[in-house]
Amino acid sequence: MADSSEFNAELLLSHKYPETIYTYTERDAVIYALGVGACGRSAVDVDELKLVYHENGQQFVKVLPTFSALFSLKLMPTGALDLPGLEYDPRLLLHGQQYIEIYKPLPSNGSIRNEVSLAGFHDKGKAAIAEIETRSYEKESGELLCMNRMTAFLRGAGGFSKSSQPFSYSNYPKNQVPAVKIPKTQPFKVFEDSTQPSQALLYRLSGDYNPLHSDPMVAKVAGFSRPILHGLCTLGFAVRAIIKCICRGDPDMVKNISGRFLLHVYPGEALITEMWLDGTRVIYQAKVKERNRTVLSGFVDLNRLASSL
Ligand SMILES: CCC/C=C/C(=O)SCCNC(=O)CCNC(=O)[C@H](O)C(C)(C)COP(=O)([O-])OP(=O)([O-])OC[C@H]1O[C@@H](n2cnc3c(N)ncnc32)[C@H](O)[C@@H]1OP(=O)([O-])[O-]
Repeated sequence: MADSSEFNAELLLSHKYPETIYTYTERDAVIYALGVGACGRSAVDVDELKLVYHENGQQFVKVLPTFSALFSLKLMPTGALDLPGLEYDPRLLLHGQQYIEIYKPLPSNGSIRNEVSLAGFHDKGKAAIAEIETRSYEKESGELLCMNRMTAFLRGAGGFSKSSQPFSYSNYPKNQVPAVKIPKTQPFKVFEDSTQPSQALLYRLSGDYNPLHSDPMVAKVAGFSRPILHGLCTLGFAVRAIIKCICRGDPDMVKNISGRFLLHVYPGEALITEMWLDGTRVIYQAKVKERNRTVLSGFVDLNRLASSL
């Protein structure tokens, strides 16, 4: 547990993150899609082939909305987050949540300018929670493309509050990301998918080289029997399942995505995504089949429903 003398709120809240530029090509979008399992069950799946191949050329490939979470990767080149004013062990950092708003379908290639800020910071006793918000603009047009808010769960870094009220700072409305309640009814759709033993080794080629996902020794220090899957890879699998089952394969129907990582996933485990429809909101949870444990839950808001549903 952190000591209150190790925490400097003023330093942390006044910290300015540098703007970053993320440039990608169709090849990056395709490697990402393969990394989250596109065409993993069938190489001729028409819903998913468009994410990795197009008969008229690669510039027509469709890009998954979760690809946007990569735009801020330069912030954490080795998995550590710059949080001046707080002492923490980056080896104990876990991805807690991801919230994404998509304002415009992602182009198949682009140069993206990212504005990054601290959107929240909380003392949870055994852990600290940092929320980093990235607003991403197309460099050429200046148009706002999407917003990602990433929550990092910093194990062992909480308990620093100087008063009896735990320190909590947030600059966005609480009701923007409501907690999901999983319905007690049967799911509207269920989709089962296998991750490969090499899944994290493939996914890391999209730019997240944190050794927690590839190095057995680093994984042990972090408390796992072997390297674990990137949280964003699990989220990519679940959102792809929703796009397949509910959006009839059209990734442009997705407006907002919210996911909370509840438990780690080991590469090679099977993921079962259960989905419920509530208007244009899809409530979902993903379970690891082998351990029958829920590993992720959240919601996806759609622009509209597919006419054939
Ligand atoms: C970041 C980029 C680097 C990427 C790394 C990866 O991909 S790592 C791989 C991907 N990631 C993973 O594999 C991580 C998988 N997840 C886990 O292992 C666990 O859920 C945990 C260790 C994050 C928290 O478990 P626990 O038993 O220690 O927690 P608890 O139930 O006792 O609650 C304590 C407080 O924290 C709150 N809170 C709880 N959970 C979350 C959350 N997810 N998110 C946010 N907040 C959360 C909860 O509401 C409560 O606050 P309240 O209500 O008192 O104000």
